[in-house]
Amino acid sequence: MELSEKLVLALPKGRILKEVMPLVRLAGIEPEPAFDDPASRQLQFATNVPNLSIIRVRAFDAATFVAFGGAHMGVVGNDVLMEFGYSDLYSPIDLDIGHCRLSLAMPETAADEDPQGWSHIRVATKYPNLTCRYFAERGIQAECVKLNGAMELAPSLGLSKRIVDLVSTGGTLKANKLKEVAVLARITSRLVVNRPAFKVRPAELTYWIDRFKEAVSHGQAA
Ligand SMILES: Nc1ncnc2c1ncn2[C@@H]1O[C@H](COP(=O)(O)OP(=O)(O)OP(=O)(O)O)[C@@H](O)[C@H]1O
Ligand SMILES: O=P(O)(O)OC[C@H]1O[C@H](OP(=O)(O)OP(=O)(O)O)[C@H](O)[C@@H]1O
Repeated sequence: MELSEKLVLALPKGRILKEVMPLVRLAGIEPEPAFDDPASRQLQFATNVPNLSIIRVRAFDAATFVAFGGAHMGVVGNDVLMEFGYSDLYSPIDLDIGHCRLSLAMPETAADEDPQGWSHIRVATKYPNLTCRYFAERGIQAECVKLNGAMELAPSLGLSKRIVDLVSTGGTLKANKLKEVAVLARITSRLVVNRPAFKVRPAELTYWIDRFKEAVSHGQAA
């Protein structure tokens, strides 16, 4: 694998970005002004650290960039880590941000069904691997239909009675008359590092892991 000279940090551009930037700044990394300019179409940003740049990508792609060596470090929810199961990702730090849970939900009217009676079910989700694995471990054969968003529509439109999706306030489920019936996993975001890069550049990457560790404990103490 080819690794560029400059270290690349992959950040997810969605809802996590707001939560992660205070940690990035506490770690001593300040992106160039274009990073905060909503009109900018730039995707890679220089920082105050001469050999470190930031890329801003979709949440699932942050994991993929780091796993395949396109970026050396990144910030990824453990929902994404569990879904992909990339062996080349080392995830040394829980950043204590992006708190939510990955849950199974059903229409309020069907939520008292006994799971013992389920043998073959269909589930709509952004996490088909994780979901199929969860049900297989419980002896249930699940047909997992991949959606990229708005899973909550699937039950009312007859696509599938069950969904597996992220829940934090529960507001989205409630607004769509769905009820959480099981929690598959507790989710937070983690700092991830490309394993081969860590072998080749241990001192630099350990330095940044330590800076993020300090930033998290500073954030928790504040
Ligand atoms: N409701 C939530 N509360 C807290 N954290 C969440 C919530 N939803 C998602 N997350 C975390 O944020 C990450 C990114 O969220 P999400 O997949 O919804 O991205 P997005 O902003 O919609 O971008 P995309 O365009 O990739 O779909 C998730 O992987 C998860 O770890
Ligand atoms: O329990 P709540 O606080 O209502 O949060 C849950 C919602 O948040 C996430 O979606 P997001 O807002 O990221 O939009 P998306 O469907 O485009 O991913 C998730 O997919 C749920 O729809």
